[in-house]
Amino acid sequence: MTTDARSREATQNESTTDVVLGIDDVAVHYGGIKAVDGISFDITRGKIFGILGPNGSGKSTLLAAVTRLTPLTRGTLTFEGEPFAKVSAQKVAKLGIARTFQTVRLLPDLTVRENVALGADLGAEQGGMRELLLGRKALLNRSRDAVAEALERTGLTGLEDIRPGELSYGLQRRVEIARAIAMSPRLLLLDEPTAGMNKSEREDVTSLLKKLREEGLTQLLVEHDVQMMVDTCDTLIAMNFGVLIAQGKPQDVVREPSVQEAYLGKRGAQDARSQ
Ligand SMILES: Nc1ncnc2c1ncn2[C@@H]1O[C@H](COP(=O)(O)OP(=O)(O)OP(=O)(O)O)[C@@H](O)[C@H]1O
Repeated sequence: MTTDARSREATQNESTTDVVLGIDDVAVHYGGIKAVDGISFDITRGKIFGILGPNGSGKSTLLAAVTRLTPLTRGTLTFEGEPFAKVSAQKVAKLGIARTFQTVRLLPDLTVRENVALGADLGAEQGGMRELLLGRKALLNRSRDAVAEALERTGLTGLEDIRPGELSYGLQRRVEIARAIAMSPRLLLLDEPTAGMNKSEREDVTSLLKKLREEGLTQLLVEHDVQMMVDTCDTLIAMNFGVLIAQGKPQDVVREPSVQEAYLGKRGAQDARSQ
């Protein structure tokens, strides 16, 4: 059976369950570059779904397709059963999809509370930036409850009045997760949330994502850290050159020879074998 057929069989077995995000034969080509070329999978409610792959394998392009920043060359996207490939990037948040980025994108002159409030406001309606320019007070009044809840869920209570520059890198990334959560999403996309972190910060993020899963939040996680993916994800896919090369339980996927060859290299292969 081909990898694609296996992945379809795996996702069909989940078809009677609650699928939050459905991706079917999605391709994104940039001229002759097939950044993503025929990816299909479903993400079930309340699970953490991971995408692993070497640099340039198409992970970020796939996230950009889901957040509608990149047009599809072909394929379909469904959110809770509704097609959304034609929805604009500005309206994706309204659907219930939030994301964090590879690099910290906090506004340095705003406090933690105000940064998180931007997410709460975007979740309530579009135009958060405009509101911000019109006046911080109105912004804060509208989104106070969502902000307090997001800060509490991410363990940031007590740091509300601090500016991002005074926080450790790990806490700054946590604020970004809080900002996304303040949008009350039903799907959270996390693009390399542990990039640049030390071991204990990475473990903190793993614990946070698991806690959010316990609270029912469905997550799509893109990461390079193999151990973190094994520790965190319910299902893992591996990509290479824009195509899916393996899908299944994380510990099985990282042991697949094609994945070891494409991504893990000699050292990673030894690590995976020793698990
Ligand atoms: N806007 C673009 N125009 C042309 N080619 C692009 C564009 N964006 C990405 N690519 C190419 O598409 C391929 C996939 O890139 P992508 O950034 O999605 O990979 P990735 O797996 O996210 O990599 P990384 O782990 O380094 O972030 C690469 O060959 C990249 O050079």
